[in-house]
Order: sequence, then C-alpha cells, then structure tokens
Amino acid sequence: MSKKPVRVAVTGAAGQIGYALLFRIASGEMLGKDQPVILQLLEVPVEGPQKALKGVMMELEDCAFPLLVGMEAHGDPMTAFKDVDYALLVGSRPRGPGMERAELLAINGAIFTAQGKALNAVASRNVKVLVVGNPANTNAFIAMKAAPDLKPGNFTAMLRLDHNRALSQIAAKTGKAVADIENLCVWGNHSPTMYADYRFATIKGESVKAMINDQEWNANVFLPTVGKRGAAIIEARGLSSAASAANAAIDHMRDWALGTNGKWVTMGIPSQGWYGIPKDVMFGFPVTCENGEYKVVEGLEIDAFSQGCIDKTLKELTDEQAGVAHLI
Ligand SMILES: NC(=O)c1ccc[n+]([C@@H]2O[C@H](COP(=O)([O-])OP(=O)(O)OC[C@H]3O[C@@H](n4cnc5c(N)ncnc54)[C@H](O)[C@@H]3O)[C@@H](O)[C@H]2O)c1
Ligand SMILES: O=C(O)C[C@H](O)C(=O)O
Repeated sequence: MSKKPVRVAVTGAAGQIGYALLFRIASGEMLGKDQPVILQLLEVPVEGPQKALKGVMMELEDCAFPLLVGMEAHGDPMTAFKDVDYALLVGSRPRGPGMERAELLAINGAIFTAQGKALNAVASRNVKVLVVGNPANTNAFIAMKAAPDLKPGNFTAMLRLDHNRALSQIAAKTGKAVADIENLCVWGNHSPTMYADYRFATIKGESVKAMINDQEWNANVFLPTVGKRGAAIIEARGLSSAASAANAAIDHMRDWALGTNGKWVTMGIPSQGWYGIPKDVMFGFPVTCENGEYKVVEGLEIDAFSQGCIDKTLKELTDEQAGVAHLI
C-alpha cells in the first residue's frame, strides 16, 4: 500500500537554494523513494518573486515526478505552513562579498519571528523544522522562541554544510574516501567560529587524528578553510553557496527522518545542557538519528584546545542571542 503523502514547506522557494532543493525533494531524495510529498512553497508576496515561483512550479510539473502529488504557491506563512510535517526555512537575504553573517541578523531576524508564530499556529504538532537562512542558528532560536506550543527540539539549524565541508577536507588530506570517514562532528555556530572536530574520527577503524598527526594543520589550515568556506565561495562565484547548501539540507532532513544507522552527523539543536552549553542555545552537536528522533552523542572528552574553540563559538552565539532579545 502506498504511503500517505506528507506536507513539506519550503520558504524562499524561488531563490537559488530553492532551485537546487525542490527537484530533489520532489524526486524522493529527502524522504525516501516511497514517500509521496505535497510541496507548500512560500515566497514574499511581491510580483517578481511570485512570478519566478510560478516558473519553478511549471518546471516541477514538467518533471512529472511520481512522488509529487500536490504543490501550492503562497505569499503568507499562515497558509504556507498549514498542517506541514516538514518546514525548510530558506527564505532570507544571503550575504554578499565582504559581509559577515552577523550583519544579516538585523535584516533577517524579524522574518523568523513571523514564521515561528505561523508554525506555532498552523503546522503539524510534530513538524520538523530546519533553518537554513542566515545566521541560521540564531534565526532557528528566534523561530523556536516564537513557537511556544511546539516542541523546542523540533527546531534545528543547518550545520551539515560545515560537516560535509570538513569531511571533504579530511578525505583530501588523508587520501581516503569520504564514505569511510566516521565519527566526525562540528560544534557550535554556522560561522567561521564553528569547531570541526576530528579527534574521534576514524577511517576503517583507524584514528584520523593519528593519521594526520599535525595540530598546526588542524589549527591553521583545516579550521580556517572549513570556517571561511562560505566566504571563499561568495568571493569566487559572486553568490553564496546554493547547490551544496541544498545538498546539506537534504542530508540533514533525510537523516533526521530516516535515521543514520548509528553514524554520527552534525545538527544545530537547542541545547539541553549537553557539554556545558546553556539550555536552548542553538548549537551544533554530534548526533545519531533513529525513528525520527536525534540523540546527542554524549560523554566525549573535551581537551583544552577543543574547550577553547567551543567557548569561542558559544560566546558568539550568546552575543547573537543577546542582540535579538527584542525579537523574543
Ligand atoms: N546554513 C547554511 O549552511 C547556508 C548555506 C548557504 C546559504 N544560506 C543562507 O540561505 C539563505 C538563502 O540563500 P539563497 O542563496 O537561496 O538566497 P536568494 O536570495 O537566492 O533566495 C532567497 C529567496 O528568499 C525569498 N525570501 C526573502 N524573504 C522571505 C520571506 N520572508 N518569506 C519567504 N521568502 C522570502 C526571496 O524573495 C528569495 O527568492 C541566505 O540567508 C543564505 O545566507 C545558509
Ligand atoms: O557563508 C555564507 O554566507 C553562505 C553560507 O552560510 C555558507 O556557509 O556557504
């Protein structure tokens, strides 16, 4: 018997990430090749973006995806989020060359108050929310606080792009396959302060840290490369990352919904006090997923270097949180 369709909201659906994301959701790459989906697409209620959204929907139609059983265009989150099971909050301004992500807070923060309220009012009570729009952690925090009737743990921020970037850098450094790298994680904020941590990582059972054995490379090459990759792409493309961001969003939602088979991934989630991170701070943690739930990998040893990195990214996040207190 075929599965009941699920409702998936995507905001910023006519933007560049939206264009790289929607076709993959509709083809079953996010929720499985047996899961029918209804897309509820939100764009700003302005002629240009709404017209562009119609064009994207025409293309979706022209793909004749068997799993795409419904599709709607919206200009209001109160209708776009009605009964949604999954919400990918992408819509917001990207940064341009020379901008820092924190500069986006003033521009984008308010969007997430309105969208959190709308999710609170009309979404499924089990909605799984992924915030992609930057600054992603703090926007997810704002949305979570605006939705007091939903479970805080169902609001997440995207750290998966940092995780995937770290995987690729380690594969290149060691000359091994990405697929063989286990137990990598990224702590903290989706920003240059994030701490990509390969101390526990293994490749076919062997320690990656021992294989690399180069703390100078870790501190001065690896961490800055992963942390500043977004800016490097903006510099090179003149536009912020889109296909890789959409890919990370698919990975994040797929793993949350369908499980990781014990494999560690990174998700930005509201802390429940794990590793000394204050409650509710939207922080990147190592998790495994099973039966639609994530579980933090607990009990990892935090050495002095790692603690310094975690403290730095935490400070940035608590400063960002303080900066949006008026929106909470
Ligand atoms: N977390 C990550 O890893 C990550 C990675 C890449 C990009 N991003 C962020 O994702 C966001 C989108 O990037 P993009 O390249 O797709 O930008 P884009 O400008 O191409 O598209 C954004 C779209 O969002 C729409 N939009 C703006 N406000 C909206 C609202 N209130 N409701 C609905 N739609 C709205 C715009 O009309 C536009 O079509 C940016 O904030 C960017 O910085 C995050
Ligand atoms: O860096 C940006 O502004 C875009 C995105 O967050 C990225 O990491 O590529």
